[in-house]
Amino acid sequence: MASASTVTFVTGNKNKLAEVKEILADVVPLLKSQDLDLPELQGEPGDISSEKAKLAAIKINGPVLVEDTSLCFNALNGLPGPYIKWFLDKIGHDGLNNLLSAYTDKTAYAQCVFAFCAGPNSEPVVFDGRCPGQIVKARGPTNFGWDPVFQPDHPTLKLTFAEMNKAEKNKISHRSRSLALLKEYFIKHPEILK
Ligand SMILES: O=c1nc[nH]c2c1ncn2[C@H]1C[C@H](O)[C@@H](COP(=O)(O)OP(=O)(O)OP(=O)(O)O)O1
Ligand SMILES: [Mg+2]
Repeated sequence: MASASTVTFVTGNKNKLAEVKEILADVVPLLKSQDLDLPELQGEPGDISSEKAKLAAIKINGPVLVEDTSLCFNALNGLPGPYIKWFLDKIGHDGLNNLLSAYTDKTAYAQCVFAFCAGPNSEPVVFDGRCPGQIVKARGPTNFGWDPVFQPDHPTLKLTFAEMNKAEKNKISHRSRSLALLKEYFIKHPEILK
């Protein structure tokens, strides 16, 4: 049986792990983690995350959380989407801006899909969190992915995720929105965290 201290978040990304620990602290204070870079299927974000969770549950042989993050440009009908990791790696922040140079629409959304899988024989449940914003020239620290080129919509702040402090980012981010849905699920299914 799963318990608060046996759910393992499987990710190869330290920055994700730090944010998830902070956002989930009130619900899963003892979140375990495992640094594994799992193979990722091509396709729609929900399916990628779900398949990743199945693989992780087999490797860990227990309850797991995984997530897959996309950055979706509206002018490009959602691309690069789940392929953002490779686009960022190959063309960098300037290249991401250049992809949109032929378009006036610079809007985009960040999408985070968490998947929870209770074990090797269970079907994963997915939680889709999104944060709208726009692609801008890089501003702020460069320690986490595409944070410098994404300026989320915000009632007062005109800052990129990289320029925000962690608490501000976590209040509105794709990741915190997905985790809010996961928390609701854990509250509806208290047996999972017993
Ligand atoms: O909040 C974020 N702010 C800025 N950049 C971000 C964020 N979240 C993920 N990222 C980057 C990491 C990777 O370049 C790509 C997602 O790819 P993705 O496969 O989900 O992440 P990953 O391979 O680094 O870790 P994992 O082992 O959990 O799959 O976007
Ligand atoms: Mg990955």
